[in-house]
Amino acid sequence: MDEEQKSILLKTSSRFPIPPGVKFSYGTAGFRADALVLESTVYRAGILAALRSIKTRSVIGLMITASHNKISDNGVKIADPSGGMLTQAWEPFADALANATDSDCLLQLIIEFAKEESILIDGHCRAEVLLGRDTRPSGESLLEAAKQGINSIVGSAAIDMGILTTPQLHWMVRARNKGMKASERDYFEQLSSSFRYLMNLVPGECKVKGTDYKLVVDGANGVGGEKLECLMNMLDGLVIEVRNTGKGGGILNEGVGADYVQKEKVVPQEFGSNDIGMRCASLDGDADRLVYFIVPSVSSNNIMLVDGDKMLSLFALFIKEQLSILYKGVDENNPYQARFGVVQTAYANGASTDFLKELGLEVVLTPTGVKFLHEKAVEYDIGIYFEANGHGTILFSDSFLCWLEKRQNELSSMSEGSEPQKAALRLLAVSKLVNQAVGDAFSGLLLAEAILQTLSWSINQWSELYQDLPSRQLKVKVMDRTAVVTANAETVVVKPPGIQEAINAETVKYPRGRSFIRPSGTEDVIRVYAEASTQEGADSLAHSVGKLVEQFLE
Ligand SMILES: CC(=O)N[C@H]1[C@@H](OP(=O)(O)O)O[C@H](CO)[C@@H](O)[C@@H]1O
Ligand SMILES: [Mg+2]
Repeated sequence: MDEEQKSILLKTSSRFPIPPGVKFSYGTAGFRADALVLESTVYRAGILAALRSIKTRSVIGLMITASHNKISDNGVKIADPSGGMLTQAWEPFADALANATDSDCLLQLIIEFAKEESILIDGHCRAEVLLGRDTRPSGESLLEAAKQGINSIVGSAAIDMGILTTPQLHWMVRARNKGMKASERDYFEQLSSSFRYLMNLVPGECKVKGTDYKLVVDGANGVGGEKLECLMNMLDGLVIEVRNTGKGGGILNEGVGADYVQKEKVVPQEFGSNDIGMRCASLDGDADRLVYFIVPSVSSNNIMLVDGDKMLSLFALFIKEQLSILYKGVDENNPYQARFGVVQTAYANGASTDFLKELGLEVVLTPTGVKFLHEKAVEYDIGIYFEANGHGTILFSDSFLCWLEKRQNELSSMSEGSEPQKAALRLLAVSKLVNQAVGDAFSGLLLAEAILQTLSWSINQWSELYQDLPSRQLKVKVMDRTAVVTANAETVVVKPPGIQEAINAETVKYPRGRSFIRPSGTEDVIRVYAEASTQEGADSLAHSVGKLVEQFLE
């Protein structure tokens, strides 16, 4: 690193001193905190993104969002060349950068890390970082901080893509690195054209009519609402009404959005008695999560939730069906046996896991956080992962898609319009509709809609795939959440000693009882999850386990 580069880094970093007394950690989904303390972190994340771009010789993404968290929070996360999350191998460097006490420490860290990783910072390597942000008011100044971080590595270009959903930015990074067209328009084109393709394959007698035709979407007063309005103008065969677009004065994520609806299981704002029985859906603040719901009656505020597990179940059922139709037409001597797997976390409702296993599917659990689920799902030819909160996607391997293209061509020359050919076309369309970079509420929504029409199902039929076990989630504030250490995909606590035995002793008191605790990666709390055969049981188990957390961690 030459003297000029060093002096640029020293000069720009001195404008972004770290706030006293805050420790930053690149958690489940990047850095998140109150927006007021984030400038230095975002500036430093900009430096990291530029270095990552030089290292990988690829375009990198930097997204400013705090997703479903409150409007005064914000956050930053990095998208790797594949469009997926930043490699976990660089997270310790991210943490060290964010917490470096002054400009000299920061410079030293960068010099050492660049040496270790053989990153040549000489002004000749061109780094390119795409920037996006959600609708939070703090986003604008934080984006400036990110730009300054990127530009402080000589030869780097920061390209502001404007206000975007998180999955849009990840999609663009992936598309750019694959040499494909990567504008917002291209994103909308790909989603709407593959949706049209799937809808054209809906059997004529299945088209859903009447009230079922319309979908009402809660946009969480965030970026998803306004983007969905753009997308829906390009769709045929689906009527969407978007509420909580943020234009009507509602506050981001306050009493609205996928996280609220899934965790509280109540009707979001702007929804009520006029919507009874309608097919409704909720996006989160950056539109990477989606849940469906029904308002069952006027008498209570409760909803009937169709969560990420049920979305996963619908998708798995559909894909399994298409694969079996497809294989009927395959030459027995030369079948491509696609490895099909499903990935969940411990938060998945026990009834969903039973359902998927009964379907004969391979189900694996990983720790919470899509980076873990994604990493597992890529091991399959078709890997579906979803968190119960509605964040997930379906990944297709290149080799399977290549075989499928070939097979589709053979089938079309043999018997155009046959059921196996249609199954191949459907699977190909799904692989284009579903964001291959990260979970995307828009992909999920369009796929769910197309499948419901293909099967001629109402949301009630979907919801009845299986009966959720009653569950309850709680948060417990503790002095030090890192005191809780878990194992086996977070299903067992290994520290503090004795607490797991105490949780077990509580759990056995409840029929179908299951409970676990883990430190949140995005909030300063311990999360408690419990399920049981009755809601009272789940509530009481969660409550008792919450008490144990207080006792063991005080
Ligand atoms: C129980 C729960 O919903 N946890 C969420 C939440 O993580 P925590 O580490 O639990 O705070 O935010 C993550 C990022 O959005 C998401 O991946 C995860 O599923
Ligand atoms: Mg989100």
